Amino acid sequence: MRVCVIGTGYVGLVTGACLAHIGHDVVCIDNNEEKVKIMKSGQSPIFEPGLSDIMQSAISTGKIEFSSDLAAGVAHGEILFIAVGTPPLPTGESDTRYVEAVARGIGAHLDGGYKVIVNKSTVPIGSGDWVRMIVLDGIAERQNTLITAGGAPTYDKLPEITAQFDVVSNPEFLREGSAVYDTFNPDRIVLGGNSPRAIAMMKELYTPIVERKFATDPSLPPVPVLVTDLSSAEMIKYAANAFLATKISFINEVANICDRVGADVTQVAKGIGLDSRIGNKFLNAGIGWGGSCFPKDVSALIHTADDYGYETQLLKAAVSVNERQRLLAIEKLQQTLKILKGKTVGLLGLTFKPDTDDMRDAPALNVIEQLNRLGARVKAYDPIVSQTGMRHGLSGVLVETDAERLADGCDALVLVTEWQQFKNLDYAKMAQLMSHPVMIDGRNFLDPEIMVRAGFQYVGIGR
Ligand SMILES: NC(=O)c1ccc[n+]([C@@H]2O[C@H](COP(=O)([O-])OP(=O)(O)OC[C@H]3O[C@@H](n4cnc5c(N)ncnc54)[C@H](O)[C@@H]3O)[C@@H](O)[C@H]2O)c1
Ligand SMILES: O=c1ccn([C@@H]2O[C@H](COP(=O)(O)OP(=O)(O)O[C@H]3O[C@H](CO)[C@@H](O)[C@H](O)[C@H]3O)[C@@H](O)[C@H]2O)c(=O)[nH]1
Repeated sequence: MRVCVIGTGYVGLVTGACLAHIGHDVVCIDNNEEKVKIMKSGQSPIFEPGLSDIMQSAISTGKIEFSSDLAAGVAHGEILFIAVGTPPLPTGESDTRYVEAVARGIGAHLDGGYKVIVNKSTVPIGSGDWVRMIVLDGIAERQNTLITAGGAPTYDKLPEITAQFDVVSNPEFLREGSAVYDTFNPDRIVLGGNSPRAIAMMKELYTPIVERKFATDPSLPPVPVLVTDLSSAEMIKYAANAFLATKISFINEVANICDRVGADVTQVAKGIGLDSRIGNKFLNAGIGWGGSCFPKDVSALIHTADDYGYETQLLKAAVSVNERQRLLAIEKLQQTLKILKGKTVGLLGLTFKPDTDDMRDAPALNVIEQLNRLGARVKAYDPIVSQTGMRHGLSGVLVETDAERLADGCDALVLVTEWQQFKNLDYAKMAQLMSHPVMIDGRNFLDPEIMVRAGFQYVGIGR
């Protein structure tokens, strides 16, 4: 099928490349010319495991193209994905201006055959109908331009723009760091809409994925496809993220109690996770959830409920537990080192989770800010950020090129991100290089016994 994906970030580029990989003809549109240039050269502008490989193979088979020409993209696609960002506004609401610009742009270029416009971006509940309205506005604006182009409006000669389209909500559940895997191995596909024609086209688009033709385990039963109305699909996305974030806040609260009573949260998580009603995933206690999705999506859902006069007590509590948790590393540093002024603290990891270069709303940012405020010097080593340099606009932190340079002269290390390579560092050597070999393991990632043997004073979260 002919697909156009508008917005080539973590979601759009992965979606476009994966759809091309399974045989569709994809045009990816982005208004960032620099990004388009990089993608045209076969490189991925983001770090996402496996993405460059499938991009390059799709480029070589001619299945994918990159452009900043929205008109050409709209003309090409039978299915048009909107995958631009919906970042948080200071109020907590979702900023939908990029979605609006794209919907208007689609309207301005829509002509001829039937198209399905897909909301892949995470958008506030009710956005499906709103996008439809903006697309119609775009069409009307175009008509107006055409009418007035020759001078005074000639309404009696209304040009015929035969635009037929439907809007579908197709929320995305991929995780950064495993986005390509998640796209080929989804737990479910959600399609919201009331047009049987549009839903049928979406089902056809996803058939190879539903039939697990590109899955790691093709013998699994087909991927469930849930068809709902627009608002329910939009709500599913928010509810899923809010549930997962609340689950992490729950285990973090349990960890804080474990710390006080002397229990080990890693064993507690194992013990409750074996109950199939609870499940063992998303029970890793640590220094809080971050990233480009959980914080903004939970805030947006709280805001939506507020708009309807409903106070979300549970979600607000999940956020407040998280805000406190994100400063727990500072509390533990103070308990261990007492005065932080004049001390040097090294951060192992900066990104909000491993296997990504994404720093949006990363807990490391809070830790850096607080340590600076308390007069400590902050250094960091991150396998990706240390390579990409200061592109992230980090301030108040010296980014080192390796873990041993990081350890050199530090009074404490804080493991912020559980990069796999941090399992096998030469911790004995690092301990020797430090002024005080203290390790605050913010992700309960390291083996306490090994760390003690390496010469560290080890402090975990709830263990
Ligand atoms: N990042 C994730 O893991 C994830 C997962 C599921 C859902 N989502 C949702 O998907 C959406 C996209 O998130 P993301 O992380 O991929 O965003 P992103 O910021 O990485 O990418 C957005 C892209 O859209 C482009 N863009 C902005 N305005 C444009 C326009 N008018 N025309 C063309 N391109 C334009 C930007 O240049 C950028 O490349 C958001 O709503 C997000 O909540 C994200
Ligand atoms: O047991 C856990 C699991 C995660 N986290 C933290 O939670 C945050 C989010 O992690 P994760 O969900 O793995 O990453 P994202 O890429 O943000 O993915 C989430 O957000 C996406 C955007 O909406 C959704 O598509 C995904 O389904 C959803 O998992 C990170 O800071 C993690 O460190 C924990 O603290 N403990």
